[in-house]
Amino acid sequence: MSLNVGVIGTGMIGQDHIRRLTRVLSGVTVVAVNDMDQARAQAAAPAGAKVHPTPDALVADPDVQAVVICSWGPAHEEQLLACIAAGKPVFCEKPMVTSEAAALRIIEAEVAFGRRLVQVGFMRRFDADYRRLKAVIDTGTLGAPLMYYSKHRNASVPEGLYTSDMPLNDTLVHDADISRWLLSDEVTGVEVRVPRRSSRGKDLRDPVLVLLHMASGALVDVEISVNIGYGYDIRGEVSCEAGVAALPNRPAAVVTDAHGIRQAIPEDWRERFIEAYDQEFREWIVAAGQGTATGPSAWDGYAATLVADAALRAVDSGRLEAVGMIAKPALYS
Ligand SMILES: NC(=O)c1ccc[n+]([C@@H]2O[C@H](COP(=O)([O-])OP(=O)(O)OC[C@H]3O[C@@H](n4cnc5c(N)ncnc54)[C@H](O)[C@@H]3O)[C@@H](O)[C@H]2O)c1
Ligand SMILES: O[C@H]1[C@H](O)[C@@H](O)[C@H](O)[C@@H](O)[C@H]1O
Repeated sequence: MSLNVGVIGTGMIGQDHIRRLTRVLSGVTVVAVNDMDQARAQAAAPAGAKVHPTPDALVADPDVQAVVICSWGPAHEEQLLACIAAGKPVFCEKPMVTSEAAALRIIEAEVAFGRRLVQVGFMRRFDADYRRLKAVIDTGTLGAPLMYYSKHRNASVPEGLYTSDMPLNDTLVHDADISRWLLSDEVTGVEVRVPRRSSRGKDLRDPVLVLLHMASGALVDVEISVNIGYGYDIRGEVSCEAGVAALPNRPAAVVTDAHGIRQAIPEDWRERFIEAYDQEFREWIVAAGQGTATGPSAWDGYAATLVADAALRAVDSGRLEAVGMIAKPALYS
């Protein structure tokens, strides 16, 4: 039995996910697509897939059993609510939504439905290196985690589409989520410092330094650089009471020539996290086939949204901004 999926948003990551759903993974068929750019949707549609004029038409299509949302963040809420109303499992790219109020509406709808339907695209949780790092921390042999250093460097971001708030409400959400997951902790406060601006950053506030205060007292130090030029460079190191655990350097062929001895680094997220995205969808296909979701939930999407909101307040105020969460509904425990 193959899971019939509809994809909303056929831009960069929509096309990459359609490629993995049609050419890499089994047990799944892309039967429908939609994009507000109809020509782009037509071009991205796999042979035999329908091209729907609106996201609502795609969600309502009886042939679509589960939905993948790859549109822009501000469009996610309406599309997620339509999927929940239709009782269809939905994979939604990050950020789940772009405001606390919207996140609460998703949680309320899913809790009223009574079963998890929403999975958020925090693919780092499916990356083998991050999973090994978490396994080491969870054994407790290094003692309690005290500090986590998260370096999140993009070679570049799409000019015009990636706007000045996005280092804090689009990019930082990955670091917020992975910190909560790695340390099994919650963020209670956020500080932001803006160093000398990179001349490569154009009109963006780039780089930024973010300090996440965790409920346990641990501190997370995040560097966000979105125009670093040389590659997509993701690092993580957890400093514990009795030792340090870090992500390894990515294995790559060692090239020796007249310029020296070196290893290539990934160009962008597609290359660095290719196996993580594959695994994320492997696990989603199984869960969606059973009418539900797995991994990062709407609750995790809500938590990351709160961090983004607090970071945007903190960059203006220059102060520590508190993060306050509602009581966790039983659906997410
Ligand atoms: N997990 C990751 O590592 C990762 C990587 C890249 C992008 N993303 C996320 O995926 C989403 C898409 O990013 P992208 O880089 O592919 O952007 P993109 O601009 O390349 O593509 C987005 C597409 O969605 C379409 N779209 C936007 N609003 C729509 C709407 N209301 N209805 C139908 N179509 C709509 C646009 O026309 C465009 O084709 C964003 O939320 C982004 O943050 C996640
Ligand atoms: O949408 C992308 C994606 O989420 C990447 O994983 C992140 O590194 C980028 O900063 C962001 O713009």
